Amino acid sequence: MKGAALETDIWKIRVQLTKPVTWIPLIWGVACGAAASGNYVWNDPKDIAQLLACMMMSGPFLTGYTQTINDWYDRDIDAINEPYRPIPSGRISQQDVIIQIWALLLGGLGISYGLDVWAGHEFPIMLVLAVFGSFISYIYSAPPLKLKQSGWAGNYALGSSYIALPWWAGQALFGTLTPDVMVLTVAYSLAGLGIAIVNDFKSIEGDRQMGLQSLPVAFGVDTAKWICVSTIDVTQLGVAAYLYWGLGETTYAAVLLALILPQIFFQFKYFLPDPIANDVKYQASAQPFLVFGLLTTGLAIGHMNQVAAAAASSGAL
Ligand SMILES: C/C(=C\COP(=O)(O)OP(=O)(O)O)CCC[C@H](C)CCC[C@H](C)CCCC(C)C
Repeated sequence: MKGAALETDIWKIRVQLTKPVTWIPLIWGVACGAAASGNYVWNDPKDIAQLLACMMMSGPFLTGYTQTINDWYDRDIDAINEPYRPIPSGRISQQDVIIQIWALLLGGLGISYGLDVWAGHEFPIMLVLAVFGSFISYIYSAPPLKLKQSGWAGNYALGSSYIALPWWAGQALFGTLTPDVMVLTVAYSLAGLGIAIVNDFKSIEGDRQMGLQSLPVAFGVDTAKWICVSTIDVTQLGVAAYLYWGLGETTYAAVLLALILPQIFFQFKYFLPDPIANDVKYQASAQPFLVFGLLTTGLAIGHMNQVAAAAASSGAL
């Protein structure tokens, strides 16, 4: 951080490169997927151990890999804008960064395959998801695609990787990942796109100078702020409608609706009047409601799966 004393311990620098705060959404997403499977038993030691291993794979390993590779490919820009970061400040050697990237990637892939074996999967779905996620991470940061340079593609990659991918991992580990849930979570990721746009308001000038087409740069602040809140709200309202009318999960739909209303309140209180000054205040106030909405949806799908399994087994008797 600017002005703060710079860390010199190599292990603390390594952890700093992985940005631990960014592991949290992935870890949460895995829990939502486990809930959605309908099979996760909260006090079963084996389930707990598998869940923790899956969270470890998604958070410290694969998100850690993502963040390290992102800082690696941004090292020249960071040398100008944020020279105090670990790589441009020279506090970690380039060779050590490369070793860290490979160690986290191979560690994450190794855990994913271990989970496939442990869960007795015939098809290595966890490994496939981990390879796919790592590929998205790579093209997000690395040239020639460098998705982060494009407002829509970069933010959607971010939103879907934080919402859909870890959910899929949690659900595939404990149950079956079905096409309807894949479509639902890919759609839910549009809310993640909206959340990612919120973060773009703080860096409009820098992005413009660097030629990054973030949505506030491309459309201007006023249009971008409405695109942002519309994607967040319409997506979640759509999911609530699907829970209510599509799945008949009326209680969960009502809870989700109750969690959307405070987000709209905070949009009008903080974000819409001044998205540049109030972006952090808005995220801090509204995001907890969004993430609990995600869990509510996972629980609703899990409940539906349990009811379907009970009906199937009573029909088989
Ligand atoms: C690197 C990321 C965000 C930082 O972007 P930015 O450069 O704008 O920010 P800084 O200036 O602060 O550095 C996150 C990118 C996420 C990526 C698109 C995909 C993540 C994939 C998952 C980690 C994979 C998980 C797979 C698993 C659950 C099976």
